Amino acid sequence: MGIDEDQKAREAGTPRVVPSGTSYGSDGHRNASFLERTHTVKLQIGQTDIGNLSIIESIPPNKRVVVQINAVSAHVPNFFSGPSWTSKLNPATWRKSSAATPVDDRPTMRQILFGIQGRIEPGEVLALMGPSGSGKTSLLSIMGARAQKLMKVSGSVTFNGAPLTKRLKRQVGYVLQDDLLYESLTVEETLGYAAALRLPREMSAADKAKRVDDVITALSLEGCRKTVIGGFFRKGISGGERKRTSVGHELLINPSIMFLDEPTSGLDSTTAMHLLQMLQFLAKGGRVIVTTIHQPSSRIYQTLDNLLLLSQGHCMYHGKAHHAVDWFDALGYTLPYRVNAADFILDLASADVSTEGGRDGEETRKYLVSCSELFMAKHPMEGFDFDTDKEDLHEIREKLDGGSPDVSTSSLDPVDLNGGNGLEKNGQGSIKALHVVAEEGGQGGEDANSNEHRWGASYKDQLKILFQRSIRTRRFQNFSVQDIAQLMVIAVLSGLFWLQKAQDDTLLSARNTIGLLFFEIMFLAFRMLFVALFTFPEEQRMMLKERASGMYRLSAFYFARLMSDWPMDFTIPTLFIIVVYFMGGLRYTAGAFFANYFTVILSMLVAQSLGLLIGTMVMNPKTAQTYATIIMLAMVLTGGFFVVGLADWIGWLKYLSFIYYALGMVLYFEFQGRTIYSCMEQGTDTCVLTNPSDPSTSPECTPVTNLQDSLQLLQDPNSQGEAIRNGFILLGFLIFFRVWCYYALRSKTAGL
Ligand SMILES: Nc1ncnc2c1ncn2[C@@H]1O[C@H](COP(=O)(O)OP(=O)(O)OP(=O)(O)O)[C@@H](O)[C@H]1O
Repeated sequence: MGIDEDQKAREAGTPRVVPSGTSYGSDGHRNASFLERTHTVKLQIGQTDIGNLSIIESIPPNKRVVVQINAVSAHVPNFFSGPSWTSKLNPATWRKSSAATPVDDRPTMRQILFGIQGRIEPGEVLALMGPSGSGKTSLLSIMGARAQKLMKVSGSVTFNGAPLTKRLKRQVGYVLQDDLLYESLTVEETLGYAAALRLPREMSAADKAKRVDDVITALSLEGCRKTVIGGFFRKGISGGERKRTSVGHELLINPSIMFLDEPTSGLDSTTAMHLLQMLQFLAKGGRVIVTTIHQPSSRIYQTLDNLLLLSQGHCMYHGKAHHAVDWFDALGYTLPYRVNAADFILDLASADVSTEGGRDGEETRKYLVSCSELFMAKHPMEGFDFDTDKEDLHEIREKLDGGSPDVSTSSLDPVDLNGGNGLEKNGQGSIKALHVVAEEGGQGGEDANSNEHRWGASYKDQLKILFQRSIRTRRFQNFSVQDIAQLMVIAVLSGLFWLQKAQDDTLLSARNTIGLLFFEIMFLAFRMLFVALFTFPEEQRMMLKERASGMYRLSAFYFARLMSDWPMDFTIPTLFIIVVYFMGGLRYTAGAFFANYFTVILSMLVAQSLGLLIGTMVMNPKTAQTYATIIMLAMVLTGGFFVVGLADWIGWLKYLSFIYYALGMVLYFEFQGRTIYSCMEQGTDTCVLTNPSDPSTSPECTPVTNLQDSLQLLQDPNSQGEAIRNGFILLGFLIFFRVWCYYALRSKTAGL
């Protein structure tokens, strides 16, 4: 490249391409005297370093897909669209309230996408660009049929002319912005489990392993294949490796369509460049690739094929990426010298570019959106191509400003140009219509033969794989030394506090024993409930992502998750129960011990189910914690230890407390058939035993005739009938909470 060419490239906002053998001095000028001493600089632009990617097969012609976006608009609820009283919390309405006008005139829905359209052919990469909040992620999620339920969408996205069916959705790769991966799994395990679940069941295990190897090699992940993904507390692979693992996760199924949300965020420009080159190469294999991209470097910008530039939900440009500068230039907005083209068009979209003595930034933005919408009206699906469409630009300018780019367009409202749809104010009726359009569009639909090999792995294999993975994912959590130490310290401390106190057959000792039994149940229940509460929302996000890719049945995930809890959740509590039981001196018979053990474990499982249920229904961990604390405290307080003699109007709450039933059971196992002695001296109920092993020989002690009354218990510790009833009710609680939890999960993933 000569100096003239270099100058041109700079004007076009592109980086300098320095051919091999050419060197530049620090002042940027060719300097022959440095030829021998300096290294040769070579930047790869538009040239894909495919490396090992050639291992990944191309998409056969019959599986190639054309994606079409047909006038997609979207609305989301406003923050203040809750119950009417919440509008009082809105500072914007305070003045009105003081003026005794309690009407909140804010629209309940806000439009975030305005009639976006376009078409992407196999072999193309479409980049969705735009400033923050312009609607890139929303548009991508609508294209991938992953839009949030509360988003009301109209228009449609078609795949080879048909809506996205569940079956096709399983052939779509979707890489989320925040790389949802299990932190405790290694790269190899992550891809291995995904392959086992996603690849067709007809494929042999060896072939699946080979596919994993291929993907690892293709994405240059060999160096970290045995490294854990890591997270906030445990350092693992780097950001770039994490991103590549996420791409690999999708690449395993060799998808015909890939959607990627901000794949370059957090990456340095070189790594980001390689990732984009990789996507380019994958597209060339017959795929459609749609990626959002926030702030591309000039090198990355050069690699993009097609660009859809969004500005506040409107399309500002759609067409060849390398023609975008020409488009804006022809409309009167020339790329300034030494400015990166990507920065410039983002500035235009952000209303940051004004013309001297003409339009301000916002007027410029509206003007350009209007130009784009006029172009789209004429070419509904095709993007702009300078070579064939440049004449249209004159027409557009004629129409909008009579050929002068400096005529103010402040009166132009792009929303009006788009036709509007009545939702700007409060169009509940229209929202309903949008729902129907979205459903008719088939994004949640299912094709007739969908059950035939709908899932990669068989149900039995899904259970097995998910069970193994679930155990692996928590290998650092559940058996951590800290966790065991914490439980053992508490067990030994409580053992010391109640040291052999339960051995004496006196009323005082019985009171202490009730305290010990209550503590044993309550501590483990609290612990299990809060562990379940905090771990599940994390799993749920992962499950939503994986279910959206059609990796497994919900029931397989659910049962595998529950089964995988058992070995880990029983071991440490078992140690706890053993220590507390024998240090506290509870009844030394095998029957009493195992009855106590199973009752405590059962109550612990009920608490865990309650935690899972709250965690499922309330995704926000802080809110879930608040609910869980209130519910657990209500159960503990009505459980029969702290408060007795509750008034009837509130006393019935004890029947909802699983602790009430569990305590009733362990008291029965501890005291049934035992004679407890009371002191005859007035004003005290304690005895001084002359012979502790046989209280009956102490003359001042007498057997208690009614233990329930003496100990002020809510249930009779000698009633076998009550104990059996309690056991059934606890089991009922367990089943009820687990079934409810399953249906809560199902409703969360409905339509996926
Ligand atoms: N569920 C939602 N509830 C309310 N507003 C929403 C919701 N989803 C998206 N929005 C709004 O829609 C607009 C577009 O959001 P979106 O995340 O699509 O933007 P983006 O271009 O991807 O931004 P970024 O680059 O910052 O990720 C934003 O104003 C956002 O606040």
